[in-house]
Amino acid sequence: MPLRPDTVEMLARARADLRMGVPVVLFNGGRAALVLAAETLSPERLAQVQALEGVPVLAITARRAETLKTAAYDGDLARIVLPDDATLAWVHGVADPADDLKMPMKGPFLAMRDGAADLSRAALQLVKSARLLPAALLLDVPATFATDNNLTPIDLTKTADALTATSPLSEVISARLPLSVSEAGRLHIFRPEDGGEEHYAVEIGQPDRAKPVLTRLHSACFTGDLLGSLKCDCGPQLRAALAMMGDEGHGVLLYLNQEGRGIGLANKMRAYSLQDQGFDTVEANHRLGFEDDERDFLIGANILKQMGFSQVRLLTNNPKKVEMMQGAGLTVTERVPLKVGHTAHNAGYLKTKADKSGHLL
Ligand SMILES: Nc1nc2c(ncn2[C@@H]2O[C@H](COP(=O)(O)OP(=O)(O)OP(=O)(O)O)[C@@H](O)[C@H]2O)c(=O)[nH]1
Ligand SMILES: [Zn+2]
Repeated sequence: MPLRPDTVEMLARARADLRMGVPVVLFNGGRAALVLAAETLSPERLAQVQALEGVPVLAITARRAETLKTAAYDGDLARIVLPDDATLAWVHGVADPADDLKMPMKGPFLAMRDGAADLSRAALQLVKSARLLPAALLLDVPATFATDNNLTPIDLTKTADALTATSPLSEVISARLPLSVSEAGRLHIFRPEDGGEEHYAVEIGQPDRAKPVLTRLHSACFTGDLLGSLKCDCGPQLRAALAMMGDEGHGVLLYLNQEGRGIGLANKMRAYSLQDQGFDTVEANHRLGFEDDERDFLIGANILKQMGFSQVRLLTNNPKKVEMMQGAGLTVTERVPLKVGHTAHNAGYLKTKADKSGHLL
């Protein structure tokens, strides 16, 4: 392997840059665009972009555009022309719904209809995968711009697939971990090749690989799993799943670091803040510019296959998880309901999930 970073490694570098507010440059064919994440944009860098030649655009998802009542001419996204006098507060106001209710009259916005949206689309995928608000400032620049300014260049002709693909994972280590539910516990650590977060598998007992294994795909919920939040049912689900595996003597619990249905804890807290303003869990995600569920469910399936499992009895109330597992080539012999932790605080949340996301109550 050459010493030069490959496309996947360049993407990881670009994510780190964007999280720190450093621009990156996206290329496609003969075009190049300077990209900055709206969330981490500084006033100095905004001023520098405004001093360059050309018209900067702020790319937002169609979900965010819907809330801002602006047309998404590109289908899944809108490219809003940055007004000449735009301030950092203007950029943040478009990207972040926190003060939508206080300032309902944002706009009017001028959305671009002409020109290709591929660079904007890739920029949004990149900032989303960096767990930032899905909004990016773009400006067309000459091809030499990345080299001249020592910025990370991303060539979409080589990386477009890697931007959306599920990264392969490999097991780093596993060790015995006696648990209160079973002394025969073992924790496996899986690391993705794209520099993303590690995921964990808790194996209880020694499940027979030739038989369906009692399985839980648990998405990380810091607030519910660790803090005992009453807003969701995650903590009780986590503990009930482990207890069932302990009772049966075997099972596998995957603890997937996809906090907030894949939007990250900071964005989940933004969603909670919107929920305090009266929006439900799905509406809050949409106002932020995200889909209801941004998780990559293939990660769990890949880990199970690597561990040698092909048949599962899946502990879930979410029919989409069952579909995904089957789509990924695993046989779900049974869906085992997991109804615990219902409180007065999370009744509305659970009802919304049943009404809008198809969960079985
Ligand atoms: N974005 C967002 N994420 C949330 C919210 N409440 C909980 N979560 C996250 O949702 C994930 C849990 O997903 P759920 O939809 O409860 O459950 P599920 O895993 O899809 O389905 P089950 O298998 O039936 O539990 C965790 O990653 C939580 O952090 C919320 O209001 N907004
Ligand atoms: Zn939760």
